[in-house]
Amino acid sequence: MRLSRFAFQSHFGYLVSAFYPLTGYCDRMMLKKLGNQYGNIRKRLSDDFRLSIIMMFCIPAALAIGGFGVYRYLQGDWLMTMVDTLLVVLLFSISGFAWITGNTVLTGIVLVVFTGIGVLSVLYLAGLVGLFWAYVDTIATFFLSPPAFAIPKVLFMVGASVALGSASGLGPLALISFATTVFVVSIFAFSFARRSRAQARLLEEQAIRDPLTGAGNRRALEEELCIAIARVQRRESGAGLLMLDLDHFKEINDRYGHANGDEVLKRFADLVRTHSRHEDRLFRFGGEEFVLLLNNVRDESMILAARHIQQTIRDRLNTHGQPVTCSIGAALASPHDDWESWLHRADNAVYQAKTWGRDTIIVADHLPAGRR
Ligand SMILES: Nc1nc2c(ncn2[C@@H]2O[C@H](COP(=O)(O)OP(=O)(O)OP(=O)(O)O)[C@@H](O)[C@H]2O)c(=O)[nH]1
Repeated sequence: MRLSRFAFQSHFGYLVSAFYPLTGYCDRMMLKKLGNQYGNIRKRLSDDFRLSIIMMFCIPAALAIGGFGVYRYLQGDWLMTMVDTLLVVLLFSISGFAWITGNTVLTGIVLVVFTGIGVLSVLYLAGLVGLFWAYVDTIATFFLSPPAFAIPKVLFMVGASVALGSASGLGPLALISFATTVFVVSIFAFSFARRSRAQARLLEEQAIRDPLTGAGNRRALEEELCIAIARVQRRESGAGLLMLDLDHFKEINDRYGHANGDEVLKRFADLVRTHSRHEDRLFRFGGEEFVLLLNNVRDESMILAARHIQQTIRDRLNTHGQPVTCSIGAALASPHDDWESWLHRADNAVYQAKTWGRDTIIVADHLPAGRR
């Protein structure tokens, strides 16, 4: 049967319109997936200062050197084409290694060793154009490696570049100018890198700490709970939670003032930290509620830890001579838990401790609320 053009067009139209909602759905799904991936990449780069510097260095440098490689290839300069290609492959491999392993300190050092070798190779093979890359190498060295490594490396590079430059016929004045300008760039890069690193560390710290008590904040709590529950589910180790809630804290605020209340919170956090094990982690859940995450514990050791903390607070925390106490809800993680149900069980237990008259420890059932 011969299909007329009109009939074909309308059949095709039906076909497209029949599949259109599906293609629209796929597009939306794909866009959502791509959006999530982009969000994850951005988050990782903004969380990890050194990784972002490695990526910001490697990818533009690989593209720039790749451009030179194409130019050398068109010129028929095989040796320099090979050097450029090797550098591009190295830069992509190193950035991939940093991304996958997260070991940015080692990657940074390896990277600046290779950029140094690259600069000296270009200087040796292509002559004085290599000197321009020495500035890029100097800045990268201070940003990507620790000062104890960066300072001797830059000194070595200046010495080697001056020797190669003089062998290529550069006069003493030009060599002294080169060494001086690298020195000025080094001081700038060193102080700027140090400042940026300190600020990045401070921001990372602020993002996960409660400023008043120094305990981890809720974001840090969620992350640590996810890690702990994953270990419990793999049956690698047990983990327990103590939800600690100061008793009648509002009265302390009302009677002695908010600043005094703040002091009590700080002192409480210090006491819990100093009377728990090194591997335990304290978080401020909100207001006068804290969470102590106990790694590698069983039922008995979790209860012992809870008793020890409760006794310590009872004996050593007071305000204006008046003792301060806390109620504790304890929950041992079960392989059936997720972090939310585990936290929820500890929260329910502390609520029961309050209704039982406070200054009490209640241990939650082992099963998550939905499975009882
Ligand atoms: N000083 C100070 N007070 C805070 C802070 N965050 C929350 N609070 C106060 O903590 C008090 C908590 O009060 P409630 O939830 O009634 O708890 P409570 O008085 O301890 O009573 P129970 O928990 O039932 O024993 C409120 O008055 C909050 O204003 C803080 O950072 N500093």
